[in-house]
Amino acid sequence: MNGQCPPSAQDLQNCAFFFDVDGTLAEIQPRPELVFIPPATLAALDRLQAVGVPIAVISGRRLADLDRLFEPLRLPAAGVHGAERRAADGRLRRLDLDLEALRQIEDELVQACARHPGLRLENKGLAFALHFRLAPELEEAARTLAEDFSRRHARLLTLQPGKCVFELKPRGASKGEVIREFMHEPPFSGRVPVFIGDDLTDEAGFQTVNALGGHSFKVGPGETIAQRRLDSVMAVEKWLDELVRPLKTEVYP
Ligand SMILES: O=P(O)(O)OC[C@H]1O[C@H](O[C@H]2O[C@H](CO)[C@@H](O)[C@H](O)[C@H]2O)[C@H](O)[C@@H](O)[C@@H]1O
Repeated sequence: MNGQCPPSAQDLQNCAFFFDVDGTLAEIQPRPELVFIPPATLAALDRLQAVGVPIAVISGRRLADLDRLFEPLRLPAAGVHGAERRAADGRLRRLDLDLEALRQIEDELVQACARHPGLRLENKGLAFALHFRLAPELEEAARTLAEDFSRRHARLLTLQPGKCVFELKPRGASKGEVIREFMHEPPFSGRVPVFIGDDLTDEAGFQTVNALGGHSFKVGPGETIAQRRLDSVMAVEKWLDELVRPLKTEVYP
């Protein structure tokens, strides 16, 4: 890890934590359904919540997916890059989208992807991910398809490149925006936001917490506006463990 790593155990009670999932709390896997959150990470998140430190998950995945991954925890969360959000009081809100138009786009995408065996279409209802991790030779085909769809459906969708994926996410969905929304509500409001992420979609989140005077951490290599870096998912796990360890002893007996 580069640079000093806040917050200290003493500052912890003034912070609110926002976590990305894939590539941050969970190792990247060949397929989305193989992902899991390490038990030590789940335990650390549970501990943070138990002592009253607010946490939320900010992901490109759907809320339903996140609840399965974080079981038995059911956390405040934003899914599909901010297109849907569950507040700390359980209230749900989703971007107002033309669902019929999205269904037609889905049909069109299924047909287009069928022309590229090996290209995996993940249908998230409000967004679509074209995965080429298991067929790297299809990267250009995936890019061309995603660019074409984002151009033709620019009213609804925008292109979000990721790790071995091109996503078509709803226009207006932003991790930065949902972090800002959480920060206006209890129990997050009045605290210092901390956001940890690894990918291009997380840069909007870094921008928001930087603007709010918080702490931003980028996991792994690559250009970023985050203030600090953690080298890997394992480094995140270790950092979290070190963060919550004092909670078991002097600070929170
Ligand atoms: O915002 P995140 O929580 O990081 O989610 C981003 C996307 O993650 C998933 O795809 C990525 O992870 C997969 C599992 O490790 C990997 O196989 C894939 O290549 C990655 O792109 C997920 O499938 C997407 O829906 C998320 O948007």
